Amino acid sequence: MVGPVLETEDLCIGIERNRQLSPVVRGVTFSLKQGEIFGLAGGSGAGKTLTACALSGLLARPARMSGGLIRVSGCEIRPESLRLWRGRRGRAVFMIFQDTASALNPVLAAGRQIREVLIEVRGMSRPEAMRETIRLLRAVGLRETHGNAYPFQLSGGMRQRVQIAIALSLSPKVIVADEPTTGLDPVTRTEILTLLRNLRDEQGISLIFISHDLRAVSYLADRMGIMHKGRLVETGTPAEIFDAPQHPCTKALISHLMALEGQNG
Ligand SMILES: Nc1ncnc2c1ncn2[C@@H]1O[C@H](COP(=O)(O)OP(=O)(O)OP(=O)(O)O)[C@@H](O)[C@H]1O
Repeated sequence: MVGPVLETEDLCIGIERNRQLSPVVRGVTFSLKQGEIFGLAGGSGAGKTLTACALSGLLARPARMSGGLIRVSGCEIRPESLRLWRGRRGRAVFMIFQDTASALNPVLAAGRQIREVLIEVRGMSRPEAMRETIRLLRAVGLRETHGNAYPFQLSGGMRQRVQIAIALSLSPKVIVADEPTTGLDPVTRTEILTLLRNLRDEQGISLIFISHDLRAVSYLADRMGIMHKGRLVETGTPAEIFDAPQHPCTKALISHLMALEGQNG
């Protein structure tokens, strides 16, 4: 049997304040299979983004991994071996952010940002990279001409598609998408979620999808986890979580969602 593409065991993250480490993520254990979408939901401050950053090797001071391990791409990352991980991170786990404005380079055309990754990281020749850039733009639902546009000339949804194309250009083992649809209008949000699902169905990408939007997570994920106060308090399929929530926090999130959806008709 093929093992998980990524797993964490007892992952702990702390925030350093006045030389003291306060725990903020505690004992998070989960695994992701090849071609699976795992959703991570939970309220504000639950520790979702810090977990995502740890998986992508992007934790920065004052936050640091303080315990447990992450296994990905044949690497076992522990707090004492983080340095090793930094050199390999983008190729193994790529993180997509909500804020495309800071994730994309504002002074480079979208296509060029994809092409440079292909040339510099994948070692492609220029003509090869140009062909692959066009293929990737189309794969994320953009046209070749969108490649000539600068980020500010594109809508939020289009910029998110460019970020996804850059992620695909690296062929990472896992893509971690942290609130990729927050701030987008409902139609664009659904389009981006559908794009991610199609990419999984067609290309077998493995995805960790993070959102406080329980409905979006349940729409996209094969399995999901609920984070609360730094702990992963419950995991299951969306149907299991919705039909028989166990943890009081999960129950509260679901009733809040139902109340909201009731109000909106
Ligand atoms: N750079 C930082 N400095 C100090 N505290 C931080 C820092 N980053 C995160 N924290 C704290 O760690 C906890 C977890 O934060 P995290 O951003 O992971 O939560 P989250 O679940 O992603 O929340 P949200 O949905 O609001 O983004 C919070 O209490 C937050 O205040």
